[in-house]
Amino acid sequence: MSETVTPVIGLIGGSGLYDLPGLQQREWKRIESPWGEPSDEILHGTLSGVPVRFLPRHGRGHPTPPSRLNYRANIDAMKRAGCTEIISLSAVGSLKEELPPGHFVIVDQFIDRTFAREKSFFETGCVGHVSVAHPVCPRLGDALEASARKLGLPVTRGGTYMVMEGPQFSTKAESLLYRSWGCSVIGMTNMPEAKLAREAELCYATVAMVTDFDCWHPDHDAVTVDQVVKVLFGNADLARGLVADVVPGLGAPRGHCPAGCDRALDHALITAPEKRDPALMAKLDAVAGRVLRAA
Ligand SMILES: CSC[C@H]1O[C@H](OP(=O)(O)O)[C@H](O)[C@@H]1O
Ligand SMILES: Nc1ncnc2[nH]cnc12
Repeated sequence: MSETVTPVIGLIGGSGLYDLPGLQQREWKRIESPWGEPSDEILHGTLSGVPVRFLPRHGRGHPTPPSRLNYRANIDAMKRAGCTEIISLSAVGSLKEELPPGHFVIVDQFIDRTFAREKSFFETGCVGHVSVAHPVCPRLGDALEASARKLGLPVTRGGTYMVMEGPQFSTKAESLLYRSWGCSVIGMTNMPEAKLAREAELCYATVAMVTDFDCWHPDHDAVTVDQVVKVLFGNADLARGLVADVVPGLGAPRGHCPAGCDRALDHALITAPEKRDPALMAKLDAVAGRVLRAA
């Protein structure tokens, strides 16, 4: 029998995006997660009647750097807050001449070069392997592209987001290497976030907002936070406009995700039921309860 999903739109705001003032019926709520502390409380509200949940990725006031974010707690808390999909709004550096500061890229791939983060909800006691061959939900990508084009934003559909550990920006040799790999943009946060969203069966997409040309560019010797922040605040206002346009269409009741994001765990778990760790099973209730309860 096909189920009807009533969407709750999750938004993760990156650098420069710490609030969504346009939200109605606003309430910041602390969501407890067995995976630890999320970056902040989650702002609950509605946009054109559609339920929205907003999490500032680095916390309000930006206290937490990319390597110290508790990505598992953030995704788990968003799922506990009811989210069915997540749109990440992220500041990035550009690795291509044709993607200048101010440009929006609806990326469709990632290269994960992070190494100091917890990357999976599955551990000893419940082993799971999901596919992230296509880490971005094409349905969300379509909706974001349509809104961006309607609003006249400079936008490119598709591209690879290189995820580095940071917090330092790249060396010039690294920047040139990532360009030689064909990457479009570079940032520090969207992995493992996208992988964890897939494990949690949440549709995920990213609006990567270019703030700088990274250090490969002949006119752009080094990246600085000042420079990034200057572009970022302009981008953030445009991103809020994009959100206001895209949310009403995404809020309509729908069937299952045609790409299967919300069924990612159907064939992912390999640990025999009698070998599963009850404590880990309990932690996985929000993320994987759908399949664990069925087992
Ligand atoms: C302030 S520039 C570097 C910082 O901005 C990006 O974060 P986010 O994706 O949360 O907007 C980048 O990945 C770095 O963490
Ligand atoms: N050049 C850059 N490298 C990594 N993360 C970024 N975020 C914004 N600009 C960036």
